[in-house]
Amino acid sequence: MSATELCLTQRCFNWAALDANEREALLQRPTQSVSSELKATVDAIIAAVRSEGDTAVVRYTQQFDCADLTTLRYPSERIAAQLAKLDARTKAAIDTAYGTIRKFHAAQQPQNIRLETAPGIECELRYTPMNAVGLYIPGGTAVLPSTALMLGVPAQLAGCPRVVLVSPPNQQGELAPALLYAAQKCGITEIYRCGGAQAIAALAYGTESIAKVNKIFGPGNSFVTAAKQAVSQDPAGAAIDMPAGPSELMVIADSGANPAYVAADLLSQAEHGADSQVLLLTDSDTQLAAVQQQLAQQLAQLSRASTAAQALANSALIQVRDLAEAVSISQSYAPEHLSVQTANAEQLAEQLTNVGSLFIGAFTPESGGDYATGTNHVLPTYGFADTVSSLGLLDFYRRYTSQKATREGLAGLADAIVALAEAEGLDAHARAVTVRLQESDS
Ligand SMILES: NC(=O)c1ccc[n+]([C@@H]2O[C@H](COP(=O)([O-])OP(=O)(O)OC[C@H]3O[C@@H](n4cnc5c(N)ncnc54)[C@H](O)[C@@H]3O)[C@@H](O)[C@H]2O)c1
Ligand SMILES: N[C@H](CO)Cc1c[nH]c[nH+]1
Ligand SMILES: [Zn+2]
Repeated sequence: MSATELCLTQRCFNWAALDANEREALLQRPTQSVSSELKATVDAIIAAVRSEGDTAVVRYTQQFDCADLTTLRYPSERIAAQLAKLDARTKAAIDTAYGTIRKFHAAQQPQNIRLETAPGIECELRYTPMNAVGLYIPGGTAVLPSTALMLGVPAQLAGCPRVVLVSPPNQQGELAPALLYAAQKCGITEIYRCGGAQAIAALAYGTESIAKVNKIFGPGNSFVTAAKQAVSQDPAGAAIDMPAGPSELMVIADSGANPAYVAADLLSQAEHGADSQVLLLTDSDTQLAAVQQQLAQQLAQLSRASTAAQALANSALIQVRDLAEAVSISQSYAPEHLSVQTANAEQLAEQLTNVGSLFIGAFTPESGGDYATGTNHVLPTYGFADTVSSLGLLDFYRRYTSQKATREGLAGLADAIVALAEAEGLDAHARAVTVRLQESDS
């Protein structure tokens, strides 16, 4: 065992003993190292969907999801048959989550602004719902009905005229009853059975059966995220919400934190996928050792232990000098989720701004926000949390401006407009003002 790496199996490190390169390597997201290979795969899928349409989507659904489909659109009678299978407990849970998510997002309703900026000059800022939105609900390794609520509720509150849901089917070509119930609560009826980069390409460019959308929302694995980024860079493609890729959790814990809670939180995000990343920052060596022990103990009991174990290989337990150092590491890493389990959690949280979502104190597990606290679980990953916002109601709107001037209003601003136009050498801009004032003088 080296001085810097205390334990290879669970990757325990002492930050002070690492040099700058080692620190950078330690905090690198797992998918970043295969990005060119991934991009080539995704580009090929997008090109095939663009040229072959439904045929390519059906073929990839066969290849990746092992489902043989004759139609991509999920027929309403099969939706009804699946809904009939849903148990009362799951239904009640979805009802509860729908309520809290709706409450938190309804409070984000934007207000149009109209005001006079100068006498006779009226300016407006207006919000209009996105016209056609595509909601991607992951379904590769786990079906996520909660994501249907996270995307469907704001789309419903914004009043988007067309809301399309896509998700990879199971091998029988079906979608899960809970996912369909969540969609029904959000008023979504246009549902297609496809996932991965092929679903993103179909939404962005359209196929025979899936009409093109304007904006694509939702998380997914690295194939989905890379496809979203590719179509968003193409003017013929579609806008996207954000790069919401493999789950990440950072926990900052001091010596007083409960190691069983900390380990449970880390495993909750590790179990999402082999490419998830979870990190502990602690100023206490005894806490680090206790979390390490809890991880081994709890991991063995998980149904997705092998997935979580693979994610732990991309993860690390890091001993820091003090909590100030933990704050600085977290600010530069910009985690999707940040859990603060320290004596002064609320105070520390004030300094922790580069995050997708914060979980403050011992009784706020990250999984609470995944399902039912009301915040949105679609969050920026890969370190984008320092510039990209967490998903919210505003993402389902476009905003635009308008202005109206009276003759007097224009006359009042004429000198400023004409002088600026002249300063920029744009005569026609100046003339568009003077012609009006001259004409109405005569
Ligand atoms: N950031 C967030 O807000 C957020 C929220 C929820 C979930 N997530 C993440 O979403 C992800 C969901 O991933 P998932 O895999 O379970 O479901 P998914 O639906 O994102 O991906 C499944 C699809 O991936 C494609 N795929 C799989 N292997 C492929 C290959 N070798 N080549 C090409 N395409 C391939 C297939 O088309 C398959 O249908 C997880 O990583 C989870 O952590 C993130
Ligand atoms: N933790 C995920 C976001 O990274 C969201 C989720 C859905 N279901 C469970 N968890
Ligand atoms: Zn989760």
